[in-house]
Amino acid sequence: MSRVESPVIVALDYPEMAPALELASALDPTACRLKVGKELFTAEGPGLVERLQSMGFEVFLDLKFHDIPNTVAGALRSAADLGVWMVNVHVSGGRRMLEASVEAIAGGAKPPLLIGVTVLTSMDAGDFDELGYGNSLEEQVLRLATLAKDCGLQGVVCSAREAAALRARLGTSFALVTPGIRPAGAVADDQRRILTPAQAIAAGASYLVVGRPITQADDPAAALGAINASL
Ligand SMILES: O=c1ccn([C@@H]2O[C@H](COP(=O)(O)O)[C@@H](O)[C@H]2O)c(=O)[nH]1
Repeated sequence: MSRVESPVIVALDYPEMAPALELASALDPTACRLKVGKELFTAEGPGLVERLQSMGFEVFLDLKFHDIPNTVAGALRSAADLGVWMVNVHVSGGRRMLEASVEAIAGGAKPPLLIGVTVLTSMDAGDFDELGYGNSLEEQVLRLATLAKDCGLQGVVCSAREAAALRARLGTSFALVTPGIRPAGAVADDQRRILTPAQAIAAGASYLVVGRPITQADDPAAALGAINASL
């Protein structure tokens, strides 16, 4: 049973270890989880993840694996060996890749939650239409999330704007991990499908991924506290 009392996952999007550790030191591991993504992991590697875990944080390793089944399965075994709390793959890698992913980490002593990325929250309808799938962005999110669940993944990354529809279709035990979270009045940056923390939870989100509104705040711990208090 986790002792984390908040759905917030703070995205540590930094180019190196020092500012990431400085931020982590200012945060309480019962008040949030931490996300390590491509920028920080590429710079600092597994040692940084182990440092954060030794500080008491549950870590979401957000590397969004997308490759052939054998390659993704191997990457996930390596991630699971690190003891991370959550990992992810792109659902668009397809059924065989997803099933290989589930199989790769099943049976471990403490397997991470396996989550599938649907459509990035930085994309709007125009961006999506340009890709030529022939359906709407919302239909694609639902289609990918349904495939992810069917293949045995425990949840998806989606925008909170799709959360209500996914919750209704996929049930209460399927995790909805939602980036694109912006407190009222905050700048959207490169995000296109955004909701506030309270709106996201009301829509059915399980976890809120929040980066710049916390990491670039004058007082990151206070920014996190304000988000938690708003839920
Ligand atoms: O669809 C997605 C998938 C992942 N992300 C990641 O979440 C954070 C969001 O950071 P903000 O600073 O709050 O925008 C970032 O690490 C992304 O890589 C996403 O935004 N959308």
